[in-house]
Amino acid sequence: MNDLTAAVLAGGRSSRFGADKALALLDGQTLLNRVCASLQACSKRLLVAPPGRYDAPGWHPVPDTRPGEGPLAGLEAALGAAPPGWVALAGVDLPDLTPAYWQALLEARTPETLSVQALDASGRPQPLAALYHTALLPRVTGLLDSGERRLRLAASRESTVLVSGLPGLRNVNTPADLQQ
Ligand SMILES: Nc1nc2c(ncn2[C@@H]2O[C@H](COP(=O)(O)OP(=O)(O)OP(=O)(O)O)[C@@H](O)[C@H]2O)c(=O)[nH]1
Ligand SMILES: [Mg+2]
Repeated sequence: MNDLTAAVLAGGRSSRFGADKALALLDGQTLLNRVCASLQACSKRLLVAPPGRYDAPGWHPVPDTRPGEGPLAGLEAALGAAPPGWVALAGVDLPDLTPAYWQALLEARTPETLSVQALDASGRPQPLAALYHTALLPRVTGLLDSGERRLRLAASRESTVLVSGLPGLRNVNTPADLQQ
């Protein structure tokens, strides 16, 4: 994962969780630490979050370009702060991700690819645990400027490779999601 930039998004409101879910514990580790651990081998590591909210040694703090505007805006900040190339984008609320998960996405790239996403158990792409190329930045900025906020539109279908059968996509939105 040498040529990969990691970007963890942790600027959400956790309104369904009821407390800051980045700091919630699972098996004695915060959700933030768990997702960061899955990407620790990346050469550059970015934490997109409100300045000063978290202490994450080894992770470079990146402020949101459009604070509070959601994950697509978080991706814009990440792509803008990354060197040209591939970015692994991860929500802080995906505590079961592993280095093997990211390796499988990296291996699925083709020369035309601008995004690699895994299909979850219900067959839907998971855009918050996915690879994006920095060449997508103008498209993402254009979408945001036009009022679009859906992260799944960040890359076109034609430029996206989908990978099925990967474990690790539990998404923690409520306290009950932690008990599964
Ligand atoms: N940097 C950044 N991250 C965000 C932003 N909005 C959401 N996120 C992150 O995106 C991921 C998915 O967020 P959600 O679970 O959909 O939203 P949330 O706001 O954290 O939680 P809810 O209030 O319950 O919807 C989480 O890791 C959030 O921290 C944002 O505006 N900026
Ligand atoms: Mg979520």
